[in-house]
Amino acid sequence: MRRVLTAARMRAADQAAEARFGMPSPLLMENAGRWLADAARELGTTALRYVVVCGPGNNGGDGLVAARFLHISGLRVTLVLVGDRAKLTPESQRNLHALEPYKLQPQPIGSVEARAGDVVVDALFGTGLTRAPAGEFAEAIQHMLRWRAAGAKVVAADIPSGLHTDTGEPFTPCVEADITVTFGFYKQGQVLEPGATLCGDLRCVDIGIPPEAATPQEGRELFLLEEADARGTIAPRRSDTHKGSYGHVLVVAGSHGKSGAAAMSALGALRGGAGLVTVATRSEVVESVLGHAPEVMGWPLENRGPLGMADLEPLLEAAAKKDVLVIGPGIPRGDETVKLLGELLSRVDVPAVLDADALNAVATDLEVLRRAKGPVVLTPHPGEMSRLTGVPTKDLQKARVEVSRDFARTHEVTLVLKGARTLIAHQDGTVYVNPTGNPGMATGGMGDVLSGLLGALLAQGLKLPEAAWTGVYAHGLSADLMVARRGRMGLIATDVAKGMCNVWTRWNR
Ligand SMILES: NC(=O)C1=CN([C@@H]2O[C@H](COP(=O)(O)OP(=O)(O)OC[C@H]3O[C@@H](n4cnc5c(N)ncnc54)[C@H](O)[C@@H]3O)[C@@H](O)[C@H]2O)[C@@H](O)CC1
Ligand SMILES: [K+]
Repeated sequence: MRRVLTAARMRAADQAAEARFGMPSPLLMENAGRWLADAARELGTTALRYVVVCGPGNNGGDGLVAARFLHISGLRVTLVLVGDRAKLTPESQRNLHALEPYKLQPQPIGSVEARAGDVVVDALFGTGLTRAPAGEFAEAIQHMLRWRAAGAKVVAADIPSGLHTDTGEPFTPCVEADITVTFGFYKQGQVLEPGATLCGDLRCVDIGIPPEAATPQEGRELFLLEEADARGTIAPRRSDTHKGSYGHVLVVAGSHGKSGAAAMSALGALRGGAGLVTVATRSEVVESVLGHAPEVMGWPLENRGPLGMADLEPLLEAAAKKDVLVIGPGIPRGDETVKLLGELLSRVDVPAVLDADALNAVATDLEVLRRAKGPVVLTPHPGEMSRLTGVPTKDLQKARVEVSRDFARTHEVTLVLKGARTLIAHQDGTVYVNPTGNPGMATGGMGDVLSGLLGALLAQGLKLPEAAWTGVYAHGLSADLMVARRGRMGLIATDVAKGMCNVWTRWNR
């Protein structure tokens, strides 16, 4: 798990590195520039040209150091300096001066051309960018975009110039990088989309800032998940276990025309390793749900129409001796559904995963969440999240971290906000970013499988938020492994359920 910082916290960490750990800024810059040169070298071969584009701040200073290392190792370097030379930071001045013995003079960008095979080092702006680049800065970015379109490779110093360090939203224009070498810590804008895509291959390198230099911020931390985190929460199975050891999931899902949603959620639970899975659903669809997976047991709900208070007793009966409830995929929703959910959750003390129409029901009365006896996980996609919060989807997508964190804290739940770079926000304010998954998953049923999978992990005794981020990571990894063999376009949700076996094999579980 890697800590992810905002620009302000990164600045504070830089300062602490000097003040508390004796690592002055020029030394950090020297290390940064050296890593940058290494990454640039990796992209090119000795026959080619390296164009290093430096801006007015310390990001430009990193570029100047990289230019020196590239030149010293015998490579052809063209240096570009954008902005007023007199306004360079003292560290950058020093590094510009250090290039004089090599006669490495800055060239006007208009006289430079980078082609296929060349490598461009983008050191125009880093974490200090505060507004849209304009004038000569915008022009320099346009040049870099053109060079990349012509086949040159781009290595960004710290962050692609033009990308907002905190939001992950690009200003216009913004550099698109093949590799981004970031210094000390990951930054928020690099791990959220569209920033993550603009960064290309993102690498965080150690420039001598110790982890302790970033002071913890209780209730506001952001972490990037890594595979070892997810793998580590699931213990290998002991040989003296039986189906009772792995929990019983009750899936409340499905309706006429949507029996598949219940089946996919149940499949997610089965492939997620649950010992037993029961689906409670309207009588008329029980058999068709079971037809998809003979391993599943059915619990017919005899009433008709939308789920309402008349279903309370049958559901309480169904929930007895179950370890977790998964509620929502394809349920028939009506006016009373929210009341039913409120009653059910207030009387059952096991964890509950709420998805799909259970979320739309709860959105009409969020007090239901506070009444829940057991821990609750919500798994909205942005449209459902918009209904839960009243925040328009477009605005929500620009503040995913903040909106999910606020919701999880306020309603004391674990919130999984789906979409590229799914977020898992826990009620203590910690947010986790999931790096797995791919656009092949943009197809119906993926969420149903996820809800079942989360249920299975909770049934096996994982706690929150671990169960949530483990499930989200594994779900995306299953899709990534499938897509590596079969491509994106044809991926369907049941593939991801089946593909869970590839994840468990990979993790030796
Ligand atoms: N101790 C440190 O602070 C270290 C900083 N490092 C590098 O320094 C970077 C941060 O340096 P800075 O804070 O100097 O910031 P930047 O180098 O990102 O650039 C900001 C500079 O550009 C100006 N600026 C901001 N937006 C602009 C716009 N739209 N148009 C024109 N000018 C604009 C600012 O006024 C400032 O002078 C990091 O990203 C990293 O690359 C590394 O050298 C490691 C050590
Ligand atoms: K940059």
